[in-house]
Amino acid sequence: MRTAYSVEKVRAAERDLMARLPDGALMQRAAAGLAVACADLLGRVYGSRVVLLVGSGDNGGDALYAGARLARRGAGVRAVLLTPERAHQGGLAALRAAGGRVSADPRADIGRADLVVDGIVGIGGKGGLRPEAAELAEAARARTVLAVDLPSGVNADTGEVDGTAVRADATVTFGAYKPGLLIDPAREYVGALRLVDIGLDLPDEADVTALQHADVAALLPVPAADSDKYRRGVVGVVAGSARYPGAAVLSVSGALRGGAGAVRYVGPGGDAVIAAHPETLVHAGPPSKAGRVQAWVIGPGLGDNEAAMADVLASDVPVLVDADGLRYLDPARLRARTAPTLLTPHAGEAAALLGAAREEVESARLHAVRELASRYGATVLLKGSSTLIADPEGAAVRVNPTGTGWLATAGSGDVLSGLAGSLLATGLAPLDAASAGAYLHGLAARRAAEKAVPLTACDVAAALPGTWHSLAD
Ligand SMILES: NC(=O)C1=CN([C@@H]2O[C@H](COP(=O)(O)OP(=O)(O)OC[C@H]3O[C@@H](n4cnc5c(N)ncnc54)[C@H](OP(=O)(O)O)[C@@H]3O)[C@@H](O)[C@H]2O)[C@@H](O)CC1
Ligand SMILES: Nc1ncnc2c1ncn2[C@@H]1O[C@H](COP(=O)(O)OP(=O)(O)O)[C@@H](O)[C@H]1O
Ligand SMILES: [K+]
Repeated sequence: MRTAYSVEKVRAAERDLMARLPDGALMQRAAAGLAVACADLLGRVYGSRVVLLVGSGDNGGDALYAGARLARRGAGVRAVLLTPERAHQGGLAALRAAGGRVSADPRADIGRADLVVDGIVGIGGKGGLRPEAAELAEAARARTVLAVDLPSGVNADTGEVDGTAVRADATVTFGAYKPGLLIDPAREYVGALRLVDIGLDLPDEADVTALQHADVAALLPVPAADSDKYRRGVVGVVAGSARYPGAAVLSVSGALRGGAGAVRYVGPGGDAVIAAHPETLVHAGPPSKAGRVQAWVIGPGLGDNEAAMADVLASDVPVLVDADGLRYLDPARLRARTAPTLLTPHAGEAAALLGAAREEVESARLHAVRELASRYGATVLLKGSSTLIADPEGAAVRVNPTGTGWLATAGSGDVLSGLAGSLLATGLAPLDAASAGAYLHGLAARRAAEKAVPLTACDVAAALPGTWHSLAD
């Protein structure tokens, strides 16, 4: 599991460790890791041109000490000092002693640089970049940029970007991942992310986590030797309408590949579903009369069907609500349920649920997903380029590390709803079903995209069994 910690927790761990170490030891650890990453990016250090963008805090200090190490190995290093009188004195002295210099012509030096090291601001940043810092960030756009701790201008805690920020090709972060580095829009600015261990002792409870292969593999249900289809779990899918029959087929295609032993389809699209997936059990009446299920999925292509929503929410099993189903949600109704509810909105649907604008959700995804989970008393999976999952108890938010832009195709969300609902029916807790579902869905899309693009939602569904198998191996 990859874990990310808020600035407050990183600072606390830093204080504890600093109290036990000689002055400057942590910065030297950081600078050593940074210099190695610079050398990796440069390929050849000797004779290379490196420009350091240096703010007046310790982030600039890291850059200066790393620059000194590169200068000792024969790089031509120039430091652009944002506020010369406040630049890290020890770092500046080390750079000078190693043969590095302060830049007399920042624009020209940046224009010639093989590598720009962004030490403008790190976890001490407040608000958007100030104009002179923003200018440097712009000037470095066309160069190869390595960000120190985080790209200057992105919010380490939230992933929000207020105005101009440095766009890095790579980021070296110290001690712990910061939540913002994993979440869009900031993630777009991070490039290849590397963690340098500086010995921080962090608490067990992270703020954001990302499941990795092994975590997901451990969650995926495996039928026991004496399993039968009912014991594996039955998932009910209430989806599709005369206008959107395809949504029913796509949601069922995900559900059939999510580990449940059987899929019951309820709705007007039974013929289309059976034609595509003859293994489905179909029912045309109300959901409550369809037979026992261990979890419901409701909403994809549903249209106006408030009665079906009321029926499903009245059940005593976990319910995943997606798409059109999200239009009928009442927080009090969800809180009164005896079983958990999982909501899977995209940014537009999340905005409607919050009474906010879509742009507000997209620019502050972490805030939006936490707020939705707490307001609706449900687990919430917020779809998008960095899918986030929050639970109502306020546990660490999960960010999904898989996926590809090719997933932005009509119907791929319908596949995810069936898949995650099926995992719910197998008995996974909502947070796990949602995160394992998003992981498999994103990985399936990546694997399919390696073979052929553009992807369709059907391609994603078809890639799920091979993806599941690759994880379980
Ligand atoms: N954590 C660890 O364990 C370790 C941390 N280490 C390193 O220390 C870094 C933190 O250093 P830090 O605390 O000195 O703050 P830092 O990020 O340099 O920023 C403060 C400076 O930025 C300025 N500034 C603020 N906002 C701004 C804006 N919007 N636009 C422009 N400027 C802005 C602010 O200016 P002021 O407000 O004072 O005028 C001040 O000068 C951390 O990220 C890591 O690199 C490692 O060395 C060792 C282990
Ligand atoms: N830029 C992107 N990068 C990665 N994944 C994306 C991107 N855009 C959308 N997705 C994913 O594609 C799916 C789209 O779902 P959704 O918006 O519900 O579409 P639909 O309603 O057409 O099925 C979600 O899983 C979402 O996370
Ligand atoms: K930085």
